[in-house]
Amino acid sequence: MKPLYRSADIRAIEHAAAAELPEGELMRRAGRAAAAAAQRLLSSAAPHPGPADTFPDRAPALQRLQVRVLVLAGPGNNGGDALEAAAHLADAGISVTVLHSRPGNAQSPERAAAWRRAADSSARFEELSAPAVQTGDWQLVIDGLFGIGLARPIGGALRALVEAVNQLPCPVLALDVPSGLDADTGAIVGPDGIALRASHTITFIGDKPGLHTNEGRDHAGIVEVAHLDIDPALLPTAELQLNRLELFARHLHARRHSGHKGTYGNVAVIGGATGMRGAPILSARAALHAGAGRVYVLFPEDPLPADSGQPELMCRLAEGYDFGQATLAIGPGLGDSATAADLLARAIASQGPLLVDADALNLLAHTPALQRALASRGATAEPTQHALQAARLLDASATAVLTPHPLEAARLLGLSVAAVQADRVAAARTLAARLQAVVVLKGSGTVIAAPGGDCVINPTGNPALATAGTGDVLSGLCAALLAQGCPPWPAALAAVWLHGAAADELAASGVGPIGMTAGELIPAIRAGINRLARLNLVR
Ligand SMILES: NC(=O)C1=CN([C@@H]2O[C@H](COP(=O)(O)OP(=O)(O)OC[C@H]3O[C@@H](n4cnc5c(N)ncnc54)[C@H](OP(=O)(O)O)[C@@H]3O)[C@@H](O)[C@H]2O)[C@@H](O)CC1
Ligand SMILES: Nc1ncnc2c1ncn2[C@@H]1O[C@H](COP(=O)(O)OP(=O)(O)O)[C@@H](O)[C@H]1O
Ligand SMILES: [K+]
Repeated sequence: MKPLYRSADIRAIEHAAAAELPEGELMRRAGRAAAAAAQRLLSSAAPHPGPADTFPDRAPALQRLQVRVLVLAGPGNNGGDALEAAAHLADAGISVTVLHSRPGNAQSPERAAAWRRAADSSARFEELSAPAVQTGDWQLVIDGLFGIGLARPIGGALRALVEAVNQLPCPVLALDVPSGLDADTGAIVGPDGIALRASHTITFIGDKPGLHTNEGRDHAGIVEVAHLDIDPALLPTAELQLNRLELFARHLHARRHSGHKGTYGNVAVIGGATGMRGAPILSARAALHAGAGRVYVLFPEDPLPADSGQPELMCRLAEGYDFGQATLAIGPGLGDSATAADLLARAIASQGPLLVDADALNLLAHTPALQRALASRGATAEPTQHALQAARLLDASATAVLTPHPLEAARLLGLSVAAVQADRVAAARTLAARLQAVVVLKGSGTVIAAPGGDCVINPTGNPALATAGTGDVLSGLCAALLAQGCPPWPAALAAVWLHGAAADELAASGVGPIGMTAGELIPAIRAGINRLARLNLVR
């Protein structure tokens, strides 16, 4: 389980835990964990040894360098964590400079104690200011300005300070949350706010959704959770978690020797209006490489005779095709013609597994009758609770999978893109409940929501995916998993995870993050699925 907790949950857990502990114990634990993380970072970072062409193995040992750490301590308890960490690092012989914000009258007793500990150490204290950041040659900055208590956008002199930190070349370790980021949503607290860009975040008590979606990944960097030895009994069941193999792998299947093409299902991708023929082709190629037995491309008009690059695909006119014969992925390049709308109505009325993407989502957005039809299709599917995963699997294939990007989600919800992005989890959950479908809200930290309220944030993927056609590949991949018998919820989780993991593999091997193409993703997805099979991670 990789649960994600909203700030209100964290505060409740913290409150219950603190009641059983000596005053300030949690902050002391947070400070110790932060100092240990800082020391790990300092010893793993290749210290800047001299000229740019000096190789790291010729670098002098860390102990012989003058290690200088800058600690930013804000007015609240996040600042208290920073002061605890500063005291530990100073006690370890590290040169520590604390830029300290004077607390208000309501300083907590634990913060006051942390301040005294830091003041009694060898740490130097200065006022928080941008010039103080710029004058030092820091090996590490620790951000303890604001955590989950940030109540308004960072402005004024603090804004300049954050801008100055964001210019520094050294690692930046954020405590709990990068200052300026909303821990619940991953949005920068605004209007006109700014957030500190950390290379690493050590987050306390439990992991937080905002570190993994929207602006979160760019600002939090690598996230480590310090549980602070909280009694697990105090942790509520999380309705939000990070995506991972255990949530879906047992629904993917290894091949049987006795299998034949009929065993692995038919996928029909419906789309490809004139000028948009490539979209369903990409989707269909992805379905084929993700293991579907037979793959069709159904055009609303003027069908291509074949895909010369992938002659295995069967290209047809959608009109005459029996929609009951296949898992349908409708939308890539479908257009907004009357024919397209009719095809969507037929697809929703069909009985088999259904994925709705791209232009079909836009048609859905301005056709309330189709929304009602989709919702009643999904309402016939009873969610079942699965004890092992504590996640509801939607076993009934009647539940459709919808794969909107933020603009498509905004159209469906009648909101602006900014409003969707301001709370991606809420947007995905609202859509899933309204349309009784599994909703995949795409983008950095894709959010997958089920009609019953379960919600997952996906940690794989990178900006290599920010290129036309990768969404088509995702829909084809997901349709192929549905066609092979995977229920909608694990199919959506698996597709998003595999799609992101393939992009991560390609980026690691230099085929990205700049210039990767959607087509290149397809063989990498196939390799990823086969790797799971080889490692016996699927049955
Ligand atoms: N309690 C515990 O046991 C534990 C707590 N833990 C730690 O506590 C953190 C939460 O602490 P917190 O609640 O004190 O909030 P925090 O994030 O420090 O900010 C509040 C302060 O900032 C101020 N302020 C807000 N916005 C501002 C702005 N834009 N510009 C300027 N000022 C602004 C606000 O002032 P006010 O709004 O009252 O005027 C107030 O002074 C949590 O993230 C974790 O790190 C861990 O140690 C685990 C144990
Ligand atoms: N910066 C990013 N980080 C991670 N994933 C991304 C990023 N940008 C795009 N993606 C992913 O790439 C895909 C893009 O889909 P979409 O916007 O529908 O593109 P298209 O319609 O051109 O195929 C989605 O799966 C989305 O989550
Ligand atoms: K912080």
